[in-house]
Amino acid sequence: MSLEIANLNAGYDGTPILRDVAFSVDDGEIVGIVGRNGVGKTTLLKSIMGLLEPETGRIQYNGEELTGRSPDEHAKRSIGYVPQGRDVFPDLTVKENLLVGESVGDGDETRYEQVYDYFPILEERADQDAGTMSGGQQQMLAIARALVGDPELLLVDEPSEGVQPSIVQSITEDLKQINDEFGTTILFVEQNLSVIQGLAERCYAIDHGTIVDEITGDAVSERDQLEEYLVV
Ligand SMILES: Nc1ncnc2c1ncn2[C@@H]1O[C@H](COP(=O)(O)OP(=O)(O)OP(=O)(O)O)[C@@H](O)[C@H]1O
Repeated sequence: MSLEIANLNAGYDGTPILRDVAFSVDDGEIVGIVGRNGVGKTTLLKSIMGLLEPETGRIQYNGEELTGRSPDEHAKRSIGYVPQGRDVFPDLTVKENLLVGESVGDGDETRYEQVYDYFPILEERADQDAGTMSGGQQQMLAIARALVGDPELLLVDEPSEGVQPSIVQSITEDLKQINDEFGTTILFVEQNLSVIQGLAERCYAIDHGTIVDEITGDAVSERDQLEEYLVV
């Protein structure tokens, strides 16, 4: 797996949001995109997933150009997406939500057992409507829905949002373990310091639609350095 982004400019109705974004992610890495509200983190993930067409730029995945391809085509290339606010189908059951995820992947039944191992609550609540579950459980479902498609790259948009702190910690650990066990490369966006420090091997800081810093190694565990890009 390799992801290389160069000269990416994207926005909405002619209003530029992302400006000349360039970075890369290597196989098996966990990389965080960190930054305050409204700096363009979601816009970046949507552009990578094909949900928003960039104005200019290259998004190369395993050497192949992704720009201009639909989200479905991304999914067929083993890119999983966990959207901001989870976006599970509230009127479908947990199991039905997972079936939607499976339909974009290669449909391997053993994936269910694996995701239920990670998130036993989803097996217990397989027949419950997703909309009746807590924010944290819905977040687990959104991650599980992406996982049944057997992604080699997982894009995760603010896993901590609307999730109570004790569950945030467990979701952070789950994502780390998924990377460890399956070798899934993870690119996530966050502004929650404990998620960033618990998960990221390195980070890119984004401000006003531009990557302004790369934080690597021990610096990821230094609160001050990260807070500079998170706290107003
Ligand atoms: N569909 C849209 N149409 C027009 N403008 C939008 C749209 N979505 C987002 N924006 C604007 O683009 C900018 C970047 O938003 P984006 O959601 O990418 O930021 P973010 O860093 O993910 O923030 P947050 O953490 O609040 O989700 C913001 O000014 C936002 O108002």
